[in-house]
Amino acid sequence: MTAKDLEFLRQAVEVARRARANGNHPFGALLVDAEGKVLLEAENTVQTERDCTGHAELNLMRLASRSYDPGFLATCTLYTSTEPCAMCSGAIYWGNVRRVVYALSEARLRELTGDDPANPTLELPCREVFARGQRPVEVLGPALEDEAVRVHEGFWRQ
Ligand SMILES: Nc1nc2[nH]cnc2c(=O)[nH]1
Repeated sequence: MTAKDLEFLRQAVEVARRARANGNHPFGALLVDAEGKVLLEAENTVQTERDCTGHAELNLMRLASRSYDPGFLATCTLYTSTEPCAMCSGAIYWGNVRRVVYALSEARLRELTGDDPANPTLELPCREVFARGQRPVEVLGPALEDEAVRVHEGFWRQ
């Protein structure tokens, strides 16, 4: 993982902070091209849109596939404040993004959310989802977990 990767991860955590401030679950994601230009940002919108699919990464992939060709998306990296769930890993796979960098692991998220009905966290690492696909997706993470965990502090009902 490069210094640039860490910088973009911190930016994804800032987007998660914004999602929380906007009344949503604290998750954020970015799409960055091969030159290191941030192309898109997306917050989680589950609460305000009343949309169970409004995860940050799925919102990002919806925007990404409307804006760019699959061939171009294959050269981009998706940065996310938390490891993508199985649903979002599916969207990343179908959208043809080939590199994913995440901060907080899903396992650590599950410890934080406990049995909060607002987020019945799946226990299915994104690497396991991608491993079933026909094209490779490189995954880096967890990283900066102690920073990424802060955006969840006091949010989930334990
Ligand atoms: N990574 C991630 N995990 C979630 N779990 C619930 N919502 C989200 C989200 O938006 N992103």
